[in-house]
Amino acid sequence: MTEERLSFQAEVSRLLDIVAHSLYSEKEVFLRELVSNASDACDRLRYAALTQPELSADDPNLKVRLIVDKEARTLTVADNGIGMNREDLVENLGTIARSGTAAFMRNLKDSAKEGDAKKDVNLIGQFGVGFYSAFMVADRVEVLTRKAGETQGWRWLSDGKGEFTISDVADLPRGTQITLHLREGDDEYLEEHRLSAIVRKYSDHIAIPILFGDGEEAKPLNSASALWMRSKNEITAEQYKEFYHHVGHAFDDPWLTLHWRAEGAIEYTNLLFVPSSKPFDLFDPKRAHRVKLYVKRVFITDSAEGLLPPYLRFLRGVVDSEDLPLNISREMLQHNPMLAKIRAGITRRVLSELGKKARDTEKAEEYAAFWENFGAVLKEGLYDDYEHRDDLLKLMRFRSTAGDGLVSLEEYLGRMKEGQEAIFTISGDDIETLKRSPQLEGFKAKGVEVLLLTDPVDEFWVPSVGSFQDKPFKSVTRGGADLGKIQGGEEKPAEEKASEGELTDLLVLLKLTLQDVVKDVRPSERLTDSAVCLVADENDMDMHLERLLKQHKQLGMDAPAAKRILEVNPAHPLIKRLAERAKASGAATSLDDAAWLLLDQARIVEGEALPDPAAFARRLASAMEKGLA
Ligand SMILES: Nc1ncnc2c1ncn2[C@@H]1O[C@H](COP(=O)(O)OP(=O)(O)OP(=O)(O)O)[C@@H](O)[C@H]1O
Repeated sequence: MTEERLSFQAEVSRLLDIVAHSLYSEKEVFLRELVSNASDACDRLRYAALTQPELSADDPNLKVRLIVDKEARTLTVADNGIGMNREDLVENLGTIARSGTAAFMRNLKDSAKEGDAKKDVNLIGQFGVGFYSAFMVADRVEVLTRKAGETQGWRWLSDGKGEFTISDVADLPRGTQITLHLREGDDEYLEEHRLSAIVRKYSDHIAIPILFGDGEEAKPLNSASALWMRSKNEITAEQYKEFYHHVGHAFDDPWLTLHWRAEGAIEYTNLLFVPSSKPFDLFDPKRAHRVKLYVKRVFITDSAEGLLPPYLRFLRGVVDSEDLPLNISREMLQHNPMLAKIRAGITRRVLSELGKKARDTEKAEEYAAFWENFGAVLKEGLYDDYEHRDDLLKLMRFRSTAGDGLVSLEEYLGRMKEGQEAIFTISGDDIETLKRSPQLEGFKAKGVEVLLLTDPVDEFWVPSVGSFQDKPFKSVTRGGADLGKIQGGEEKPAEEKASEGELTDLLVLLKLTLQDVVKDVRPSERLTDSAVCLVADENDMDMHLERLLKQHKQLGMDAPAAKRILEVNPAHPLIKRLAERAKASGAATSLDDAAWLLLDQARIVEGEALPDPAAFARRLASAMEKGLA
């Protein structure tokens, strides 16, 4: 027997450190993790055996066994599943298998420096520590394992302090046996009644038998039938929750549990969950879902492309089909017309259930929590899935200038002012900055509500959808404001504004000075307090979208920006004074600095970087100096 000593990946060492100092208040969850892995290993073997029956032929009854040795003070969790070879062992039990957890551990290291560690330690619960949770109750863990179809067995051993050893072992049965040498004070995990209670609490839904003991004497601890095949009234909320944790690798409560059976031309059973917190990889560019596909109780894959539309990728759970062929390869699945039918059925049902939640005004807060988590993902459906666009539009919620809560599009329409013909929007990176946008001033003065859009995806669905109930979406930072036609609010008395005639000279001068950088200079309808703002021309790209594309390198950083329109507020004292000055002879030179300062001001408020900050500072200093003179 040759023994090799290896080090854990740095993130694992750190994780083990946290685990050993008891991450969870309830240490018993270690058993849930090990049983869950054992059952996954059996699922994987069952799938592999569909095409290679010899893999499980010698020992076909898949099961998990809990074996205690009171004298040695050990607890063993054994399965006859797929097993691991040397490579698997190093990869799976030496590194962090799940990329989300690994990334989280790396972040954890950084923020620990900032003294934020405590909060993060609580957070890690969301990501799960899986196998490593064994070290909460054990000071030494031994894994004996042999992979199905291979003859060589392996022993993995570690005290969880930075290193592990791997050696080859002859004559191991197929599958994995994990033996925990229990820590002082953790003897309760040697007691049958205690283990039985933990299994019933967390693992009753596991579809294969979990047995206490060995051989003839072994006693079943769980019901060992697929939870999703049981009838709803036999399943408690607690059982649903535990199943969700198992199947979704999740640690939160499900926000919504949907369990139904589709009958008719095709038959399938679904047990799907909407999480109550955001999964780590929600915005991964692959947009992959994680719902597990079973065929007649046999696990096939958790990455069946086409089983769900990408905008429902936050769902967790299982779909079990009665009609798909058992020997279907994962690759063939994608093109199977049955899968498209299942997807259509699931989409319809999920959207209809979400619709019910959205309409339940008494539970608006509950829906708002869902919306905060997954709204941005659902919005992708507005341009991905034309067929369900109307249903999706009813699920939409927005922040708006009308208050702190969320509004639906229907509510917005109900609050439109007389003469208002569009649904006004403004987009940017965060709500607070948006609320202070000068472009909103005129709308606020007239009491016209504006939707505040902060999800990058908003830039794509809004133009694609175009309108809601015949009212077009219109950005307040673009084109004419149309405010003149809208009734309401308090108009500023006419004499306060400089007339167009009075402004003419100023506008001409500003245009002349800024002609290379702005498209036009014109009096504004939308400003009441600020002196100036920038807007996009009717057919140009929205200013926020342009910034966003540059940030995401979809548009070269040096790509020429579309020229904007500078709007000036005819009622602002500064503009009125400048208008007077513009009439004087030689004004062109004296107003040159003012023109650039006005433009830079508008850029700053817009959140844009100034192309020449030094020139701005010089002009500002000079203007202040003159003011003080
Ligand atoms: N009993 C087992 N049989 C075969 N492989 C196993 C077994 N236990 C663990 N593994 C392998 O080790 C990997 C890591 O397990 P671990 O529990 O740390 O993470 P996970 O199961 O992927 O995620 P989770 O955090 O949800 O448990 C598993 O993905 C699996 O490949």
